[in-house]
Amino acid sequence: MEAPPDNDVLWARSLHFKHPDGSPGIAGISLGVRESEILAVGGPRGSGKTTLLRCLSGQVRVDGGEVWFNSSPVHTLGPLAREKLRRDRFGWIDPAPALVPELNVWENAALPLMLRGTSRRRAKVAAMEWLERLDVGDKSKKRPHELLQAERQRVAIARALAPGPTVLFADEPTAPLHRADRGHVLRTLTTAARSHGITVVLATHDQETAALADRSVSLLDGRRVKTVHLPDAPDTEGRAACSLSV
Ligand SMILES: Nc1ncnc2c1ncn2[C@@H]1O[C@H](COP(=O)(O)OP(=O)(O)OP(=O)(O)O)[C@@H](O)[C@H]1O
Repeated sequence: MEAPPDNDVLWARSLHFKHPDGSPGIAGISLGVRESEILAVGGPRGSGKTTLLRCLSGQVRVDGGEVWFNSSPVHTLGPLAREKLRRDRFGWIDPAPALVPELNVWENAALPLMLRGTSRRRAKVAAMEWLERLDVGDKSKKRPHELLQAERQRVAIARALAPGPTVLFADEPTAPLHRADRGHVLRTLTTAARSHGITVVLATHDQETAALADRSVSLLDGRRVKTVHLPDAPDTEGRAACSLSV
């Protein structure tokens, strides 16, 4: 096995994954993510962005290839070791906020910290700090059903940031937000990641969102592609783009 480069916190080589029903997932993707980098994973719907994030974060075991988190071979870890890695080092944001309905807002945001063994009092302080940054601090005692969907998503983002993950996987994190909210939440997320040295892998099909990242990779049909923008031609309208497999 080849060791990952020293400056990559996350490194994948020739990843292959098929869904349990046999549907193609990803085929032969290699990439490296540097420490504290924000990497956007772009591509149209169904191109494999979520599947790639699930493979990189150890949510599923790849069928072929290697995934390394620092010196840990994620691709060979058993389910319990992968679960511990996800709990202690990774954060995850889904496109739709999945909160625990029986817990209030601050308890939801503090939950990953408490699962790591942090005291309830300290977990609450950390959770409240992030809830306030995301403008939902005043909702801390409410239950999820009393919030708007956009507010619930802010709580889910606070929950992912509060434990200070080494790598944050964000799958279309602003999907449920209105355009006006999107910029603020994304800037809070990227500013927080930069100031805390959190590496972010951000799946998005939105060019404006990808523009906030340090670097982008694009997927098409489960493979990495290079998107080449063609200059406007006098007899065509707007810009054209084509993709090349890399
Ligand atoms: N659990 C599953 N079982 C079978 N096929 C799946 C499953 N999840 C995803 N797929 C298929 O795998 C391919 C990649 O899906 P994936 O969700 O990774 O793409 P995506 O780029 O994240 O799309 P979107 O932008 O819509 O979230 C698609 O063809 C999808 O239909």
